[in-house]
Amino acid sequence: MTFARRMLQQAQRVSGRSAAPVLKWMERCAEGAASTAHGHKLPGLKTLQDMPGPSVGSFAWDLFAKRGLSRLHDLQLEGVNRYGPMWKASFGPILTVHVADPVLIEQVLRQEGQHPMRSDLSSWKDYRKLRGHHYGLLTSEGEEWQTVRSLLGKHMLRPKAVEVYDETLNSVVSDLIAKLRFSRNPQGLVTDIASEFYRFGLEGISSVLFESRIGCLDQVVPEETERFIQSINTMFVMTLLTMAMPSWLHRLLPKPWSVFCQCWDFMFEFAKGHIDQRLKTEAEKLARGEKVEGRYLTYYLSQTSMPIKTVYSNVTELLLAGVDTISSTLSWSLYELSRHPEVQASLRSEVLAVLQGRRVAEAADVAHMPLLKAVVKEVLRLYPVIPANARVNTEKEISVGGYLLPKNTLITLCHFATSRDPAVFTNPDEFQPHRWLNKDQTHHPYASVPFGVGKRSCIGRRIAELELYLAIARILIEFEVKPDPEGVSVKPMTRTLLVPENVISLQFMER
Ligand code: HEM
Repeated sequence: MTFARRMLQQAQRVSGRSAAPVLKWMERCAEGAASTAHGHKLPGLKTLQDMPGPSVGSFAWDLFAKRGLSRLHDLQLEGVNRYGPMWKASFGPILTVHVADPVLIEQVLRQEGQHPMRSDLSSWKDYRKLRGHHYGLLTSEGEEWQTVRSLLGKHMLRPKAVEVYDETLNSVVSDLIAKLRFSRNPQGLVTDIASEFYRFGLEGISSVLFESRIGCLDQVVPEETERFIQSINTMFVMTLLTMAMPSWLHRLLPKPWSVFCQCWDFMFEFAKGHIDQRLKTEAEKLARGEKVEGRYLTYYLSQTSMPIKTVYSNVTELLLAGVDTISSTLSWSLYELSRHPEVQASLRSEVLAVLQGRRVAEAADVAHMPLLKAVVKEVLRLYPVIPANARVNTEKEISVGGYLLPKNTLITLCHFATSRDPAVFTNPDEFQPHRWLNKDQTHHPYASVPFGVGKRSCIGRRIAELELYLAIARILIEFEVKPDPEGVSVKPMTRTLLVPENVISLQFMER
């Protein structure tokens, strides 16, 4: 029996009766909050009461009893089929409006204010408040967010600033290649590539953050690194559960919240340990009269007047953001390339033609590799690692798709659904990277937005893309990637992020 199921049953046992009245009450609260917030109806615009959607009870049933938490991406598709492009649903205590049409997603994002907010009721924020940590870029809001965003943007968003990381990242890619060779069985099979790529993701983002290596791709991985990876995994599983549980359930069933906090505790400790170590080395250099000139993100952060606690929280969040995102996207890329040998062959030819005898691509080479970029775009269309984004209209009520959304509505942007919409993409479930190169096939610009759009979009996008391009190009130079002869087709599942449901194993045959 799943933990969530036990949770609901226990709630029923404790209350001594069916949970139905509780669910009805939650439904009324959610609706009530929405209607009193706007209070009036503008001519021609519909209100939240008019919006279709499942009842609290049936959505909770889908979530907990029908494995809905791991199928949230599929629930987007089911939602569009049942209710059309806009519907409301209550996720635990939170009422959210789902928007699943590129035109409507654009309407929401074009109305965002000066300091866009993703989500107001995040358990991530609650944890930081509880422990007295500061917020990082993922969790901060308003002016506080703007200050760090502007600072990091200079080093993470400008193409020239990101190019400087290619040497560092290439050294991590070299270690990945060696690790793949080491992990192969005699038939060339590497079992569970995502776990190898997790370590690659963590080593990659660490190298950019600390300009030093932390041994994730060594043959024996340091224990604390393994624990960090485990903490991220468990934290993501617990994120949805803790958010879906109303706070009174946290008291009845403390385990999800306490496990969630333990994971964060370890992640903060891990980041702090590495930052302190790095800053100590710099201080020692300075004391010896040596010049200190860092080209890494922790250095830039520590050179400002921001409190050290803000540096800790930002580095923790950047470390976290760089692991699953890379691991999952790289796993799906190679999975799809192994199943489409003709695309793999074309891509390899493109890389070889640009490199002209070299084996290691540099950032500048990527500009001449349109198919490589199209492959990553297509992978992120099919498997957007963050399957739904969110916005809260904190400044004013807004009109979207003929509805008036009261101020402070949580709006879920269902871009998994839009990127699989047959009305937008022909053969939407098929891996066809050439669709991005065909000038006759144009798509609505908000139909596939895996990195988000606008002021609050992914700040790690350029680093992530560079890391993926360098890794894929080199893997194809070194190996022919083939499917596991005994493998099955793998579907995605939601674990806050979209990840492969089953282990992906692939053959890496020497070229
Ligand atoms: C394939 C890789 C990645 C994907 C698909 C991805 C996707 C996203 C998305 C959808 C958002 C939310 C954007 C929005 O609200 O509009 C986001 C935010 C963010 N991402 Fe990424 N990401 C990736 C890799 C990375 C990496 C490698 C880093 C770190 C270097 C990173 C750091 C961040 C941060 C800090 C934010 C919060 C930005 C803010 O609130 O200002 N991401 N990402």
